[in-house]
Amino acid sequence: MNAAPRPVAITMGDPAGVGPEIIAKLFRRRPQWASRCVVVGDVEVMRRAAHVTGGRLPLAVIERWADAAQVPPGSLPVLPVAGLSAPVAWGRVSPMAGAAAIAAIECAVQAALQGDVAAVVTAPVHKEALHQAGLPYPGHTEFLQALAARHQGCPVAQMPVRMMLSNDELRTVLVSIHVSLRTAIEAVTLENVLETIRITDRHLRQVMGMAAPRIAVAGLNPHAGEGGLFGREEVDVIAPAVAAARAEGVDAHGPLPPDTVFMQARRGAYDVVVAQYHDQGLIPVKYLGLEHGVNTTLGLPFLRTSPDHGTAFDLAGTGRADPSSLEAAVAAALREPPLPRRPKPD
Ligand SMILES: NC(=O)C1=CN([C@@H]2O[C@H](COP(=O)(O)OP(=O)(O)OC[C@H]3O[C@@H](n4cnc5c(N)ncnc54)[C@H](O)[C@@H]3O)[C@@H](O)[C@H]2O)C=CC1
Ligand SMILES: NCC(=O)COP(=O)(O)O
Repeated sequence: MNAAPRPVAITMGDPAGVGPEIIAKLFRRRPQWASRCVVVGDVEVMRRAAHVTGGRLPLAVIERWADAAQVPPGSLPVLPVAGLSAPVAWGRVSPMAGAAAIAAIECAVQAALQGDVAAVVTAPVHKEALHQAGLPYPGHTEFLQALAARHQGCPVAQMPVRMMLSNDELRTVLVSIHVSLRTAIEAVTLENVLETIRITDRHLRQVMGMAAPRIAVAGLNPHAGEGGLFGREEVDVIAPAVAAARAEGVDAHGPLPPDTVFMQARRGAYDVVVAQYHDQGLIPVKYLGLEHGVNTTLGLPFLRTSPDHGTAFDLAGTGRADPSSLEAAVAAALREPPLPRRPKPD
């Protein structure tokens, strides 16, 4: 008899944000995913989320990952972790909420590293809450990198990771992530840009099955520096990184003007854009619709995806948050074909 496939772990996110309720809405929309995915988190948080999203959604509390396959369709499967000692207010930064979110992430990542789950999907966390709870990492990406490096017994520098944001029109991978713009500019080094191109190429080939991904590399400065008139990073750093990548057989192009490279990629000229800093890459993808984007961490020893949005404290507890980005993230983790677009809600 064939063993059931390993489930995908979905962390509940910050209990004060929209994470738990978009998870509840996801399982209403996708009742059959109840035996393929398991929510890791606080049972009462998930019960509250089921309640605010309306209608019947019974919780199926399981103790072992292997029990996931027996969860009936139409329920909300939860593997409990140490959670909240009291309910938290919706939409407020709280160290207790941050600590509960951290516990869920740690549990899911350990399961992935031990091979108990096939992938991890993370619901949004509030970065100030993580900080108030004492986490020394700004977001999931850096935290997951640290957990994975510790598991493999290597320094984090030997496990470089990058953030990719994608939808059905664009993909972008960032040279730096959660740092100030000043620090991000300093991070535009030959080593970092080249490593980003390499990680991107490897992911698109090995995970996404592309034979020869076409990688556009954005410049840092207006018009990619205009031949050095508006800054020298393109001449001194980015062009040599692209040349080094090409010498390794990577189909890298650039540096290209950042204001038009995304338009070119969207028209099909490139498979992915390497962006020099967080907002350069994330604005074009999010602008195409928050509900379609998926955040993927490249370079980890397991697959991790996430919706592209945050905790949306302004919507938390209303039941109005859209679960579509989470749905796309879970579909990617289940390695299902990309989802067709849904009509925009009124
Ligand atoms: N993967 C993660 O854990 C992420 C966490 N964050 C964190 O979330 C916190 C809040 O970040 P913000 O910049 O306010 O961005 P946000 O994405 O939480 O909210 C931005 C805007 O988008 C709307 N929005 C977000 N998700 C939505 C949904 N599912 N349906 C409908 N509307 C939605 C919000 O109502 C708000 O108007 C921050 O601490 C940030 O660092 C941000 C992005 C990703
Ligand atoms: N802007 C993306 C974001 O903040 C998500 O970060 P992470 O928690 O996935 O590292």
